[in-house]
Amino acid sequence: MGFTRFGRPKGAQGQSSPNLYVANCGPAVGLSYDTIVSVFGAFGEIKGVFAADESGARVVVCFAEEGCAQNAFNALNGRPCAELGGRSLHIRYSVLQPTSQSQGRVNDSVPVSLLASELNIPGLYLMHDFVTAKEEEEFLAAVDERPWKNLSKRRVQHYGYEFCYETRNVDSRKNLGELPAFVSPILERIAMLPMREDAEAIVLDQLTVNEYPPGVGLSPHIDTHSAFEGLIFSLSLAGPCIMEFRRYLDAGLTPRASSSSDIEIESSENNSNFLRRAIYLPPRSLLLLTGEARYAWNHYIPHHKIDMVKDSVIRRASRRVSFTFRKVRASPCQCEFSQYCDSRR
Ligand SMILES: O=C(O)CCC(=O)C(=O)O
Ligand SMILES: [Fe+2]
Repeated sequence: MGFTRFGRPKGAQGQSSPNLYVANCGPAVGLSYDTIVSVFGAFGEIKGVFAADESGARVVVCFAEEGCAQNAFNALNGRPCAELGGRSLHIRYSVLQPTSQSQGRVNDSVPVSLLASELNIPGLYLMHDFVTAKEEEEFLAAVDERPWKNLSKRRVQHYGYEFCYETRNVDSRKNLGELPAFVSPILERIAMLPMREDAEAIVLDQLTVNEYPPGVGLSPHIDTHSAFEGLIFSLSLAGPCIMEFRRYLDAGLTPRASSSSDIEIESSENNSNFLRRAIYLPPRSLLLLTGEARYAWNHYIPHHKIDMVKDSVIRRASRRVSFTFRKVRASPCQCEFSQYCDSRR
């Protein structure tokens, strides 16, 4: 997880601030983030609770207002707290670190963009407010009336074709029927988008509905080339998330020379290099992956309950439901990214 950009205060007491550095507090000493939010939340609106470091026993609690932080400080500092099993907290006011981390970047995380155009990933598009709040409510009610299938951390529904998570593919001979009528307004709006691919590809016939509880993410993957055609649409509903993208750089592949500041090459545990980008997906937005974004970049959702987007703290307080629309492929994939293409193996 990423750490807060609010540092440990240097002075004896530190000056007052809406952010409290709290020691003897965190998952390593048996206090969940939800418990911390509920104890500190009694003093006022909390903008976020962050790990202060890797110990799991020090957090930073950010209040919306300084007065609330002062009240929490006076009530909780150095006294055994019944709601925390008699534990005494050591609290100080915390300060914003004057480092590059204040650019919306938190140690292990990348800056999060609000616009697809900022990511410099060819074939990635994000359309805000693709559906209205009323439609969103109707779509959620429609899926909640239907049976969910439980996976280990999230629930899913499949329409058109079942998606098999073991093979990461579909059985194209087993059609489950038309997509449900309640998604027709979405399909009609998608059909009106100006697309460069041929019109055939836009007849979407597979829908996966994912329901992620707060903080649950999705592992990095490229949707199997042989399973689906080149356009993948994902509509976000109910709650927001961050979606990250990685493009692994194999020996012969160097990043396109755009502005050098834009190219950030990171190293994974096994020393392979990759480019990494992140985008904020608000509820009611529609993400489109096509071309390089669809065929060559892994996409995933980090398992975070709290994200920094620009200078704001975003809590994933509610579930996120996504509708992913795809077209099942009838013939082998012929993309230009053969190193990622299972149709070529
Ligand atoms: O939840 C999403 O928006 C993405 C889901 C996804 O990537 C998938 O089902 O392959
Ligand atoms: Fe996917």
